[in-house]
Amino acid sequence: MSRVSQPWPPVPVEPAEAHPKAPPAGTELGVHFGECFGCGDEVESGLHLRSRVGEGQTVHSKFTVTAAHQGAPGLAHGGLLACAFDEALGSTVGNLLRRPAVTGKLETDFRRPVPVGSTLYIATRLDGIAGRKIYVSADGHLDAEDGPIAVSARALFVVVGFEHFSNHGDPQALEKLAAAHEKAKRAREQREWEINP
Ligand SMILES: CCCCCCCCCC(=O)SCCNC(=O)CCNC(=O)[C@H](O)C(C)(C)COP(=O)(O)OP(=O)(O)OC[C@H]1O[C@@H](n2cnc3c(N)ncnc32)[C@H](O)[C@@H]1OP(=O)(O)O
Repeated sequence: MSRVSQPWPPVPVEPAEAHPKAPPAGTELGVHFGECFGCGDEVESGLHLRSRVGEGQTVHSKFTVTAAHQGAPGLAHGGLLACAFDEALGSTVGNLLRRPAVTGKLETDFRRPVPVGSTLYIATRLDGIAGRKIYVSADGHLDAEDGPIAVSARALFVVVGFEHFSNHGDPQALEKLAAAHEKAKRAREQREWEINP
């Protein structure tokens, strides 16, 4: 069976320039929300995906498949792999563009099985912007940054206002998130002060 790819991005786009305050290449990106299934450290069976900013408009993420992520015996569930890409792509959009955006469409190509115990290295790039629409894609390499591609994904993220989260989300969880961000900001300012008072 041949894989027929539609043109990508599907509409004319402007280049996606990183926000002036985007973290520079080499930055390890933290957990954006402790209860996030994709990256949160409070979710025992979650993916615990970790990400680092790369050169250009790229982010490099990785996660290790555990028994909690199985579909067929000994193999990762495709839906969980899609979740890992949603997280990696969303983290790239959020951190590099610093605009609130949600996944509108997520397309995955599963090329090879991903066994329990293997680590998926996900390389994500920003492909372009058209108004509120942000196009982003990624390849997931098996067991090494240059390993064989097991899964690829392409997504459309749509920029939303912060009211998207306050209107539809859990206000208590949002308060917890805001408090965690404030604590992280104070710790960062303290570190900067210690380096350069
Ligand atoms: C640092 C942060 C790290 C964060 C990492 C977390 C990553 C996880 C990210 C997620 O999983 S987010 C959760 C999953 N997504 C959602 O729950 C979104 C649910 N959908 C919506 O809320 C709305 O449908 C949406 C905000 C996406 C769009 O609704 P709107 O009413 O605001 O906009 P509209 O429907 O007019 O769409 C805006 C444009 O996008 C286009 N569009 C939207 N959905 C589309 C779609 N599915 N396919 C193609 N195009 C689509 C739409 O055609 C239109 O194009 P034009 O501007 O050219 O007219």
